[in-house]
Amino acid sequence: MSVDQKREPVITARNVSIEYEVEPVVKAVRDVSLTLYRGEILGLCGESGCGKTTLAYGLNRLLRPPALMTGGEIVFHDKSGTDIDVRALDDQQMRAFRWDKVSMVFQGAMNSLNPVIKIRAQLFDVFTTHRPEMGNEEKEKRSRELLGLVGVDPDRIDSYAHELSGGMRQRVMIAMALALEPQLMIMDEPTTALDVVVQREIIREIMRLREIFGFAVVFITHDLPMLLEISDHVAVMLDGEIVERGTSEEIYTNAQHEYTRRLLSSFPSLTGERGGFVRGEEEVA
Ligand SMILES: Nc1ncnc2c1ncn2[C@@H]1O[C@H](COP(=O)(O)OP(=O)(O)OP(=O)(O)O)[C@@H](O)[C@H]1O
Repeated sequence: MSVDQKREPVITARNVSIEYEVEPVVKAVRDVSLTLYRGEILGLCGESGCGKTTLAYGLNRLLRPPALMTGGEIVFHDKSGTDIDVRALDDQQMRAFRWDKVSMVFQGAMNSLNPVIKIRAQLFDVFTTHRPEMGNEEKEKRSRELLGLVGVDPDRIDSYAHELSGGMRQRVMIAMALALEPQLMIMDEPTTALDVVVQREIIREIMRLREIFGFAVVFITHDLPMLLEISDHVAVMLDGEIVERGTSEEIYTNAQHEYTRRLLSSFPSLTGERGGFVRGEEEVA
């Protein structure tokens, strides 16, 4: 990824506020502004309930009532050069935008695969919806390629989802999220439900795929050491606000906000004697 590419923004959020219209109202995201650059990994961290998921869903306009975006602007800077006002898209435009430009993998994504339908049909479905001109032969080729890319034996295309392990199903979901070569992937605890070894393997695959395809990533996890390791920039949320943002290294070595320092100190592996700054290709690869 060249430096120039990194300086080109892919999405900008300005003064975004999101509330849950319940009694009393929950101000889950307050006046958040952020810019994500092409190919960049932005890690979002902060304690449970600080608004990470709400913000991530807001970026992809996946919020459902009682959630309501009460203010702000989200602009997607398409690689064609067109700026897209995400909040102004109608339902049909939104369906085309999702998966195509921005895709999302969340913790329970693997459970959204239909257990009694073959993987082939579920992958084909993405192409049928978004690339109606694509013939079956090409769909088969692309689907097999995608499975290979995420480390699933392409012959598994003939399996039913219920025949696959959780890790494999989550990989299939990542394959689906990659299918249309989106410019941004939002990953909300994509590996949390899996065991640690499988988590590591999948994260490594995501990093490798990012190198190949150059998509940007918003990555959410409670695993702060891992987040620091994989992210270019880290944004720290507290009570719906971004209170600090910096490169992973800045956050790790020179956190300015008291809350960030507390968050870091809650991970002994980051502060203990054996802790060290672990980010680096050799660690990820
Ligand atoms: N459907 C809902 N109705 C009312 N309040 C909600 C709803 N969903 C989330 N909230 C509240 O909004 C705030 C932000 O929640 P959100 O899930 O975005 O936080 P989070 O940082 O992603 O948490 P976690 O790390 O636990 O996933 C919390 O106070 C939460 O209780």
